[in-house]
Amino acid sequence: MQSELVASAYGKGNVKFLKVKKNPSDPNIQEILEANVQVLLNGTFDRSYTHADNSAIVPTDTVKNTILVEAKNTDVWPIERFAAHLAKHFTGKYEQVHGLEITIVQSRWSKYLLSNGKEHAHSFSHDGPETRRTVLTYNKHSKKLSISSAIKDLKLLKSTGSMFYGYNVCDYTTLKPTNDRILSTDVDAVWDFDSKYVPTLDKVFKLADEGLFDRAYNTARQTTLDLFALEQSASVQATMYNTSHKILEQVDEIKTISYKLPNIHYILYNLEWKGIKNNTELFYPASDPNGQITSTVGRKASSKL
Ligand SMILES: O=c1[nH]c(=O)c2[nH]c(=O)[nH]c2[nH]1
Repeated sequence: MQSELVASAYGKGNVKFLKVKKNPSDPNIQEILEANVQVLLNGTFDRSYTHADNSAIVPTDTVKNTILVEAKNTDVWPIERFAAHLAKHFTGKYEQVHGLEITIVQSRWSKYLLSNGKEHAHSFSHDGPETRRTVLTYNKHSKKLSISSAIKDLKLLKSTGSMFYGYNVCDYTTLKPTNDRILSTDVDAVWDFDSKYVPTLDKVFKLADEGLFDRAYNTARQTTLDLFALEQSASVQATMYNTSHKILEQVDEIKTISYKLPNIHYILYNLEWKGIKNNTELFYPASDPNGQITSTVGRKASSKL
């Protein structure tokens, strides 16, 4: 039997840092960015797999050192800029590195208000498991660049304003239609930037300076929160589609937006055994199973007529 290497990539994951940015006019006023970075390299590394020839390998330890030194030496805000900086560094420094995939996961730390109502200059509270993410892939020969950003693990619940009825009913159906239920999910939203607007790594730096990546993130997050709260939801499907549409309307540079939304069920307790009518007031969280609803929404090609 003969075999061949079909695909490969290697690098370092879980490279973690916290960067502090000090306000030049008052170093007491600070911002922080906590990140978890993964860099996977590809290129002429086949012989390290097939012939135990390590000569081309940039050790993953070097990859880790590079991420940390560059995090110290360059601007890491927003994470999309730092991803582009690392892509430029690795593909520029090493001939054998043809391309790479960089993933950066940013924790959410927010400055909190003191009892005097003022935000403290350098004290933060952690916002829970929610993260902001980006994935950048680049190949220096084809010049192909892709960049997407995301929100993950934003936990939401609304206690009314959600319905589900009119669905297919058959001999396997036990679900009762409802015009008042709990709607809860962990938002996983990924938006892909259109390569028409982000064709090169240098353009990523320019767009970062112009605030595109923060604007896209803030718009995606705020629109997700707004529609979740404000829409009388007909279903998870309809709400996620409407949210995607609104985000595409506001940010031209986004090509597609994909949601993965678990429908985390809260089930009404039946208290009739006690003669108590439970008027959508007492529920139990069902740990499993849960609905799993996904979609990708893009822009319709405009009519040529
Ligand atoms: O919003 C919903 N979409 C579904 O597809 C579905 N299926 C289900 O049982 N409950 C729900 N809710």
